[in-house]
Amino acid sequence: MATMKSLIGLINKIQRACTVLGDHGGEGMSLWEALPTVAVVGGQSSGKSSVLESVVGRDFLPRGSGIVTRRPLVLQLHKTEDGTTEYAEFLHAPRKKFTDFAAVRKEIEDETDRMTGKSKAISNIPIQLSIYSPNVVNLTLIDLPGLTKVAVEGQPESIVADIENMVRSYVEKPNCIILAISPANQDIATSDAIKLAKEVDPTGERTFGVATKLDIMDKGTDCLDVLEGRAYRLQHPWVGIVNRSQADINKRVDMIAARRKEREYFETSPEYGHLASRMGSEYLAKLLSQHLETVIRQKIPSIVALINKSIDEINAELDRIGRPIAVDSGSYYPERLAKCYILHMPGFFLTVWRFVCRFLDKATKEKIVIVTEGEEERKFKEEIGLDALPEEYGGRAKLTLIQDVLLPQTAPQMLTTNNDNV
Ligand SMILES: Nc1nc2c(ncn2[C@@H]2O[C@H](COP(=O)(O)OP(=O)(O)OP(=O)(O)O)[C@@H](O)[C@H]2O)c(=O)[nH]1
Repeated sequence: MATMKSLIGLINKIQRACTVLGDHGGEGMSLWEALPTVAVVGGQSSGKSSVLESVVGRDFLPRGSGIVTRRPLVLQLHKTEDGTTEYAEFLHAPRKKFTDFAAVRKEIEDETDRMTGKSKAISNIPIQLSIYSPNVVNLTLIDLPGLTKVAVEGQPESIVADIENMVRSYVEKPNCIILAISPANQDIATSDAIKLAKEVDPTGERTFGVATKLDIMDKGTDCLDVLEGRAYRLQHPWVGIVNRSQADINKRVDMIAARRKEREYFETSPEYGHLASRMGSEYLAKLLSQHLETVIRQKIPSIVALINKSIDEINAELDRIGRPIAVDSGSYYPERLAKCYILHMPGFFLTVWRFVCRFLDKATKEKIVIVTEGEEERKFKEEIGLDALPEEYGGRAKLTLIQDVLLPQTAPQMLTTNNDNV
């Protein structure tokens, strides 16, 4: 389990590095596209935000009428030890910890507007949000704008096609797991999510069907044909969900109460009681996390091959144009306390390090790392915290403290060099 946890953590790190480097898919073969992801797809008001919030167990997504999600939101969930405080962190504001989830919502709105202006336009540049909590499973989900049929006031006519194209650009990638949200109180045959999923994944091997709003289906009807896989057969089982209704949201029913209500709904339901253990948002979160781990494990060799290819290309380019001189150690006065470590890296970790690291030198198995005390040191340790990689990928990275050192005030917060160069 610890191994699996670190695999999802590893992919999260590479994904963050891609965003920083401006790789979010598009032309050509990119690393971003090689990473397995779960994209949440559905028509407007199908219950996408509700499902995501339920999986996280927190209210944090912008709500409102019209198209609210206007940039992809890459949501990385990290499970922490029981009893630790929940917090959120955005990649665009890395040093700020949000413990107030209303402020997270506000930041998503502001960051969306920063890219799109106050217009209701959309942008395909993702916002990256990490949530650290004891109440989540390790999982990465991408929330996409809701598929819509008509433009609203202030939006260009092209918005309908623009959204579909953006969503399609995610779900058509063979590495994308599609979480297709369909409201059960409408005919699932006409569900936008299922229509699109069938187009890009006709065999259904990448699609997880989710039926929301089971509680407000017309009297005398039920969703058993879908949930038992007779109506729309996918390779993975359908999951039924009961989210908070608008009235619940208005009454500020919290997530814990909503999850409990959902569990009770299935356990006591005459129609769905026999499926209770395979229904609900908590089950969905676990199912997705397990599936994502399995897919990541299968994809690791091809991801490593792609990283190596990119590094070779970048190194060839650097050899052509010349490498920057990183530090002129003679010109500074020593002022900050730093730690000097030897980092020993196994093969697989080495490859990832070379990609994520800010210094694209020729990495060897051992590096000297000097890192300033405090936040930078914490981040660095977190970055190399892949201490449970499977043996076949080289096992643990080891870090040995050599001594305390003083670093010049103006020097970078972290310096690395290959051990054999020292
Ligand atoms: N009763 C009930 N209401 C639900 C359920 N799921 C969602 N709703 C309600 O349906 C409305 C739309 O839900 P959202 O989660 O905002 O849907 P969305 O797909 O994110 O909507 P957009 O972002 O506008 O596209 C809200 O008022 C929810 O309270 C459900 O399972 N049962």
